[in-house]
Amino acid sequence: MQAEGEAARLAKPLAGPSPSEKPMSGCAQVGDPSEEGWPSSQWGCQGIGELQTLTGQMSHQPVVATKTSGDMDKPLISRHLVDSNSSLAEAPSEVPKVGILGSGDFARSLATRLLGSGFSVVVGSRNPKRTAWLFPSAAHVTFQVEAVSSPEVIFVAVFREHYSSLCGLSDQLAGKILVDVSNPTEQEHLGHRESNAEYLASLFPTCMVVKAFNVISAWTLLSGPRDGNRQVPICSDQPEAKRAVSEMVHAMGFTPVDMGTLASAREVEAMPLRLLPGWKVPTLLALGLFICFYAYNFIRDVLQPYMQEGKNKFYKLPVSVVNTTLPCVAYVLLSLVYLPGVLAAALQLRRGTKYHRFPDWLDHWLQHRKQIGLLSFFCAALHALYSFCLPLRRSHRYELVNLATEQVLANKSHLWDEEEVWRMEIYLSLGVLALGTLSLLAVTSLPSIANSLNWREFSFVQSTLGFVALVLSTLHTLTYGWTRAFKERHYKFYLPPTFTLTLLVPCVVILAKGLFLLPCFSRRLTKIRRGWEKDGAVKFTLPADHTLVEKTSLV
Ligand SMILES: Cc1cc2nc3c(=O)[nH]c(=O)nc-3n(C[C@H](O)[C@H](O)[C@H](O)COP(=O)(O)OP(=O)(O)OC[C@H]3O[C@@H](n4cnc5c(N)ncnc54)[C@H](O)[C@@H]3O)c2cc1C
Ligand SMILES: NC(=O)C1=CN([C@@H]2O[C@H](COP(=O)(O)OP(=O)(O)OC[C@H]3O[C@@H](n4cnc5c(N)ncnc54)[C@H](OP(=O)(O)O)[C@@H]3O)[C@@H](O)[C@H]2O)C=CC1
Ligand code: HEM
Ligand SMILES: [Cu+2]
Ligand SMILES: [Fe+3]
Repeated sequence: MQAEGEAARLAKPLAGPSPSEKPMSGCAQVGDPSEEGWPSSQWGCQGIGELQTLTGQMSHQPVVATKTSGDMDKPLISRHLVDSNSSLAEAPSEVPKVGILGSGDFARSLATRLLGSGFSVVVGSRNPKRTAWLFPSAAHVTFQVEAVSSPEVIFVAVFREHYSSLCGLSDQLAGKILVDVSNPTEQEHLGHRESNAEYLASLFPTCMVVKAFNVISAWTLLSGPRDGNRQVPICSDQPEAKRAVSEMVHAMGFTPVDMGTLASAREVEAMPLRLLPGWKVPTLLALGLFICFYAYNFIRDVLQPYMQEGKNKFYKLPVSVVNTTLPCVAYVLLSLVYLPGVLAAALQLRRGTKYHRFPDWLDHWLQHRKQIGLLSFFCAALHALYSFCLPLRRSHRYELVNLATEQVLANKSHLWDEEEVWRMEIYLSLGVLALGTLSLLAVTSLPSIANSLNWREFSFVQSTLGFVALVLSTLHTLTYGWTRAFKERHYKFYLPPTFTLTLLVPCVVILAKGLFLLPCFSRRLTKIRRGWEKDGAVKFTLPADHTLVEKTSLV
C-alpha cells in the first residue's frame, strides 16, 4: 500500500498542473493550456486572496439560510443574532461563491452550512427544477455547466462511479479547485488501487483536487460541530488549494488537519471505515481472559459442589461467578499494562543501549497500553458495582436467615470473628482506594484533560499513580485471600483459589520495578535513556556523577 501511494504521488505533478504539461489521461479534450492562458495562475493571484479574507468577512455576513423542508429550515445563524448586531447586518461588497455538484444529502447539508458560514452557494444539478425546493432559498440551484462557471472552489458531492459523467464540464472546471468529499464503501476501498480523490484528479488533470470533509457526516455538517469530532483531514498536491480549503473548513467551524499530498487520500478515505482501531487486540485479550477465568470459576464454584456434594449452585452464574471473574481480568490486565515497561527496561539494561529497536511484539504491546489500561478500569468498575450488589441478592438473605436459625437452634448468641472482620474491612478499603486511583488514570487519559497537563504531570499520573494502583490492587487481593491459599478445603478438584492464579504477573512486575529502583540499576537505566551506550559512540557522564560512572558501567 505504501509503494502504491508512492507511485501515485510520483506519477502526479506535485505543485499544480504545469503549463507545459498536457493532460495525460482523463476526460474529453481540454483546451491546450499554453495557448489559452492557464486559469490556475488566475486563481493563484486573486482567488486565494479572496478566500483568505473569508474568515474576516464571515462576521459581516447577513446570509441566513431559511425556507426549506424538514431539518433544513433551521437557520444556522439566527436572524435575531444577525439583526441585533448592526455590524453583522452590514452588507458586504462581495460574498465568496462556492459551487457544489450534486444535490443529494451531502450537497444539501453542505449548502446549508456554507450559507450559514457566510458563503454564497451555487448548486449544479442534472435536474435543477426537481431538486431546487430541497435547498435553502439562498442557494442558487441551476444546471451543472452554469454552476461551475463562476466559483473557484467546487465541491464534488457525487459518488465515485458518477465522476466520469462530469467529464463534459472539464473545460469550465480547468484550473479550479475540486473538493472530493466522497467516502468509499469497504468493498470499493479494497477494490480500487487508487483513492477516489486520485481518480478524480486523473479525470481532471487541469484541476487542483483537494480531499476533505469525507470524515464529516451530512448530519454533523447540518447540526454543526457542537459535538463529535471536529477534525477534517485535508490533503492535496497543490499547497495553495489546500490552504484555501483549510480556511473554508475553519470558517465553517471545523478544524483542518493537514495530511500532506494527495497520496494520503487513500488513508484519509480509510478513516471513516475504521472501527475503533487499536482496540481489537486489547478487547480480544480481555474477552479471552474473561472466558478462561469464567470457566475456571464455574468449575470451582458450581461444577464441583454439584458433582461431589450434589448441591445446586447454578444461581451463582449471573452475579457471584461474574464477580469472581471480572476482578481477576481487571487485575491481570492492569499488570499487563506495566509489564512491557519492565521488559523494555530489562532489554535496555541487557543491551546497554536504547538505540536498538524493540522486537515488534513489544513495540506493539507498549503502544496498546492505554487501551489495555482502560479495559482494566472498565472491568474493575464493574467489579465494584457487582460487589455492592452481593448483599442485595435474595440468596444472601436466605443464607443469613438460615445461619441465624442454626445459631438459635444451637443456642449460640454472639457470632463474631475478629480476624474475619478485620480482613474484610481492610480489603474493602484497599479495593476502593485502588479503584479511586485507577479512575484518576482514566480521567487523565481523556484528551481534553491530558492536554491541560504537562508531560511530567501526565507521566506522574500514568506511570507513578498507575503503579500505586497496581500495588493497592495487589494488597486488596492478598488481604481478600488472607490464608485461603494454605487451607485444603479451598482447593476444589485440586484447583487453587482463583486469586492465587492472578497474583503471579503483578508480583513479578512489582518485584522487577523494585529491583530497577536499586541505585545500581536505576543509574545505568537513566544513563541509557539519555543516550549512553555500553560500547558505542555516545559516551558521557551524568552531572555530578563522575565517580560513579566507571563503577556503574560495569554492572
Ligand atoms: C485507566 C488507565 C488509563 C490509561 N491511559 C493512558 C493514556 O491515556 N495514555 C497512555 O499512554 N497510557 C495510558 N495508560 C497506560 C499506562 O498508564 C502508561 O502507559 C504508563 O505510562 C505506563 O507506565 P510505565 O511506568 O510502565 O512505563 P513508561 O512510563 O513507559 O516508562 C517507565 C519508566 O521509564 C521512563 N522512560 C520511559 N521511556 C523513556 C525514555 N525514552 N527516556 C527516559 N525515560 C524514559 C519513564 O519516565 C518511567 O519512569 C493507562 C492505564 C490505565 C490503567
Ligand atoms: N451522506 C453523507 O453523510 C456523506 C456523503 N459523502 C460523500 O458525498 C457524496 C454524495 O453523497 P450523498 O449526498 O449522500 O449521495 P446522494 O445519492 O444523496 O446524492 C448524489 C448526487 O449526485 C448527483 N449526481 C451527479 N451525477 C450523477 C449521476 N451520473 N448519477 C447519479 N447521481 C448523480 C445527483 O444530483 P443531481 O441529480 O442533482 O445531479 C445526486 O443527488 C458521496 O461521494 C459520498 O461518499 C461524504 C461524507 C458523508
Ligand atoms: C470499589 C472498589 C472495590 C470493591 C468494593 C471491591 C470488592 C471486592 C470484593 C467484595 C471481593 C470479594 C469477591 C467475592 O467474594 O467473590 C473482591 C475480590 C477481588 N477484587 Fe475487588 N473490589 C474493588 C476494587 C478492586 C480493584 C480496583 C481490583 C483490581 C484491579 C480488584 C481486584 C480484586 C480481585 C483480584 C479479587 C479476588 C477475586 C477472587 O479470586 O475471588 N478489586 N473485591
Ligand atoms: Cu495493533
Ligand atoms: Fe477506492
